[in-house]
Parts: sequence; structure tokens; C-alpha cells
Amino acid sequence: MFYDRARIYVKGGDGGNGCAAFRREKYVAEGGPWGGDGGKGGDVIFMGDGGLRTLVDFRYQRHYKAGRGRHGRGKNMHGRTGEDLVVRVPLGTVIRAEDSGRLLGDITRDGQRLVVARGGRGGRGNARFAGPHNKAPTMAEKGEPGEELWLMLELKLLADVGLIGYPNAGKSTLISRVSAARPKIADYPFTTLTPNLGVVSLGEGKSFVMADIPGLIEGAHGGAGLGHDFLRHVERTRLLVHVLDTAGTEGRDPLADFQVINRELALYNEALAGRPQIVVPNKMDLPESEDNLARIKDALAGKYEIFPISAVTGAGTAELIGRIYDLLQEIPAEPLHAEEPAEVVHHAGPRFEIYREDGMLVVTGREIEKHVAMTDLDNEEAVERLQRIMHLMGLEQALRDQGARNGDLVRIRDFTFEFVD
Ligand SMILES: Nc1nc2c(ncn2[C@@H]2O[C@H](COP(=O)(O)OP(=O)(O)OP(=O)(O)O)[C@@H](O)[C@H]2O)c(=O)[nH]1
Repeated sequence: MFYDRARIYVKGGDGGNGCAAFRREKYVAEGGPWGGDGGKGGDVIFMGDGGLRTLVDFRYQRHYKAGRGRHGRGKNMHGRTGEDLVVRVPLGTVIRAEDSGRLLGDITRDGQRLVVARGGRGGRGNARFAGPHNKAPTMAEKGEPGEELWLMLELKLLADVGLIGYPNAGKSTLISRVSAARPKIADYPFTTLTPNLGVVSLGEGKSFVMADIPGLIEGAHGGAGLGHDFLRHVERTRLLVHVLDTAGTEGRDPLADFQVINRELALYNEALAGRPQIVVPNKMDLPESEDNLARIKDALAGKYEIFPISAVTGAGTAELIGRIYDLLQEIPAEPLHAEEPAEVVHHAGPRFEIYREDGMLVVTGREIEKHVAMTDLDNEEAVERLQRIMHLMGLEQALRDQGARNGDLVRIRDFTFEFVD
């Protein structure tokens, strides 16, 4: 089965907790703080893999979590960093955050890496909070939670080669003749036309994807047009292979067919019409084809490369796919997106939002929630520090602006406190 869309959940590893510990050695009277830092959580990283062709693996596994950082320990021992999780995706995969639709990136190159969910920072151990004002801090930070989100993956680079030609020219026959795998596109939002796809393998890991561009003539004449999703796929083809019914089995002239199809193609999609094109006179096993082939050669040789074949007997097809493969090496793959993001901006947005719920003021916001998550709420020093941070972030003023009064309850995640003006 062939799938070109997937929805998956990714989570960076949580940072390890910092440790609160004190020196407790013989002969050392006043043990100083020496709790180590927690380790950073691992990242979830996508990596381009030119050998992959589909997103099918993501149908079976939807959750991807990187390793968590280890907790810090006494004697200033830092926790180990969590392991990154590297997920291989086919080239042409476009990644968006599901909630906002924001583009995280495009994977277009083999080995290209993109961090899609960052691991959390490790919490600092109490040794790091020691200073002139506090020689024996009892607080340590908890680890920052790893980033988590749902992603929409979309595979855009489906076909390297598009087959064009009149109905019954033999496009389907050619695809089934030369392709090893015959993936089917499932979950297509429109049902009238299904692109016919084939993966053509030449051995030694060499392959390309060929797609039929069905209904070009019917769609153009009827003004029906093809589904947008399908168009998007065929727009990516780098080379067009124009298949002709050389025998004229339906009573038409193959040379006239050639002109008609190219005219329709230009009307239908100018960019597609400008692609390199090679001409494939098919049905050469039929005797009627000989004269027509001579005429086709007279008219088109010099302008186009011509590869006569018989899709039914297979004559000429090996030369054809060999040449297609070589041509594809010369035609560069276009970048898939104009909007190439310079850097992934993770969770941009307002600093915090405040709303009322059950008579309580609830504060949300990535930064403030992170600070709460990293605070050991059972430790008085840590809570005092959190309050200073909230003050510096301007939360008091924001709460006042929202009409908070002395004694009102304010909640941030699992931390509830009384507002004191
Ligand atoms: N004799 C002969 N017949 C062929 C050859 N290739 C295709 N045909 C026949 O031509 C007819 C049409 O072939 P298809 O492969 O279905 O043509 P198509 O271009 O895919 O047509 P659509 O699916 O309608 O777009 C079928 O009956 C095939 O058996 C060939 O090389 N020689």
C-alpha cells in the first residue's frame, strides 16, 4: 500500500532533575552543596533517507519518544544526556505542526537532519544556586519537560517521471511491465481519478518512480480538471514520457495525437508542459506501426529523443528505462518549498495568557509553565525563586490588569497560590 500522509506524535526526552545534596565527609565541618545537574533530554530528529519511498511505516508506529536525561546525583555528579531518537523519512517529506499548521521543515537531501521535538534542559543541582547570599541552598531545579507535539507528514515527491499520452496508448501496460512494486495510493480525498504509480528498479539501489497522468484529455476537454492533490504530485515530475499508440489502433494519427496532447498539457499546466520530454512510440509489435514510426522520426527527431517499444512484448523497454534513469541524474530535483524556514521557531507566541475558570485565575504560557514544571514546589527556597521569576516576567502586573484582587487564587499547571498585591 502507498500512503503519502501520516500523523504522528513526537516527544523530546524530559530533562533529568537536578540534585539537592550536601557534602557529608568525615572531618569536613560544614558540608557545602554538591548536588549535580540533571542531564538534557534527547531530541527527536528526522533524517532524510534517499532509500525510502513511502510514509507507510508511520501507519504502524505513531509515537516517537527520545530518551530522558538522567537525574543529577550527589558529589556533583551530573546526569547523563538522554539519547536522541533519529527517525528516517523519505526525501520530499514536508513536516507541519498539527495544531497550528506551521511548517517545521522540508526534508529534501539524503542525510539532512531536522530537530522536530527538543529534549528538555536538565535541572540544575543545588551546587549551582550557591552564592554570597546563600551558601547552603536546599533547592534544585527539576528537569524541563521535553517538547511534545503532533506532526502532520506529507510526502510530496511522488513521481520522478510522468507518463502522458492518449487513453489506450499503453501507459498502464508500460508501468506494469517495467515496475517492480506497484504501490496504490490510499486515502485519496477524491475518487474520480487515481494516479497509477510504479517504482522502477534497475538494481544496485537505483530506482525511480513513474506515474501515469490520467485523464489529461478528458479532464481538459470536459473542463473537469483534476483533483488538486493529484496535481500537486504530478507537478513534481522531472521528466515527461510521451507514449504514442503508433499503430493508430483507434483510427487516429499518432503524430496528430502528439500535438494535441502537448497543446492540452500547456493549457492544463504551463510548468508541466515545460518539462523535458521524450517520445515513446509504443505497440511496435503491430505491423501498422512501422510506417507511422518513420513519420514520427521525420517530424520529431532532433527535437526529441525517440525510444520505440512494445509494452506488451517488452521490446525496447530496458533501453528506455536505462535512458530515463540517466536523464534523471542530469535533471536536478527542485527544492520542494519556496518557504524554506531559516530556523525552526518552536512555540512562538504570547508570553502568557490569563483566563478565569471556576473563580480562579488560570495562567498558561510556555515559558511560565516551564518554570513551574522545573520548580520543586515542596521546597520553600525554590518557590520563592519561582515568585521572583514571575515578578520579573511581569506576571503580577498582568494579573492586576485582569482584575486580580488580594486573596484571589491563581493557578499555573499544578501550582496554586494566593494573589497578594
Ligand atoms: N499490441 C500491443 N498492444 C498494446 C501495447 N501496449 C498496450 N497495448 C494495448 O492497448 C490497450 C490500452 O493499453 P493501456 O495500457 O490500458 O493504455 P493506457 O494508456 O494506460 O490507457 P488509459 O488507462 O485509458 O489511460 C490495451 O488493450 C493494451 O493491451 C503494445 O505494446 N502492443
